[in-house]
Amino acid sequence: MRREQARLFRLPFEAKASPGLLGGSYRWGTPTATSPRQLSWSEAFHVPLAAVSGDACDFGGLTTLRDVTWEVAGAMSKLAGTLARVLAEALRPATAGESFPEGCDETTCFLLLNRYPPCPVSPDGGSAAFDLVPHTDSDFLTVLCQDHVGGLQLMKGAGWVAVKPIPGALIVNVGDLFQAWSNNRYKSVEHKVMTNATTERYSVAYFLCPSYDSPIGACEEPSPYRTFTFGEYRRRVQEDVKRTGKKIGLPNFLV
Ligand SMILES: O=C(O)CCC(=O)C(=O)O
Ligand SMILES: [Fe+2]
Repeated sequence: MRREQARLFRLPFEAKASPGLLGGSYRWGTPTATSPRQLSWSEAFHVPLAAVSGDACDFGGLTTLRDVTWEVAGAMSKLAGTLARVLAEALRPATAGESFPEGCDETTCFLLLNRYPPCPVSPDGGSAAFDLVPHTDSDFLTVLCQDHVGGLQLMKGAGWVAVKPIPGALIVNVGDLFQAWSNNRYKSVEHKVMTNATTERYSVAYFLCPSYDSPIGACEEPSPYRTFTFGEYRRRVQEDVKRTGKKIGLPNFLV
């Protein structure tokens, strides 16, 4: 996957940014940034799963990329679904046999292909302005595959902890929706990516998301959060980021 991803990102900028390639899903930096603190030194393809399987999707002539992406997406999707069900059943045994999370399928989940170019301006965290901005994921669960370079950090207690790359290991993050559904028992972990002065880094992330009209609800009542739909959540996050430069997330939905 890493080799295929490297080939994809080596395409000329015009090709990557063309509306046809991978459904026109190319982004660089932070399109929504309103201050330098929110800039990130990265480029990515934000690919809806349905696009990967669709015949209409243009892979820029990279035929092996299509097959590899399809295989990775399928495996990550299966893993995310299984883990989500196991985690849900641990809190609410009645979830067994139900489809959980409801409203998630290949039209709602997506794959993010990330590349972090070397960033000479920021050796060893000299200027934090170029990290992938600290955030929590707005989904149920994220399955992440990072390469050997490292740079991912997560908030543990009061400080950042580096997630060392282990060959063949995947990282699974609980997202905001699972935190809400679990009444805060599962925590959506804040994370960021440090830049590297000399080495480029690649990662692939699979986001388990429901449809926009799916109500999120809770494993049991009373819940600290009111019921909201995923669409409402996404809209609110986007509005907050645009208005204040920051994602507020779940606290907006406290009862
Ligand atoms: O590249 C990584 O390791 C993390 C990416 C990430 O956090 C994200 O895309 O939400
Ligand atoms: Fe993330």
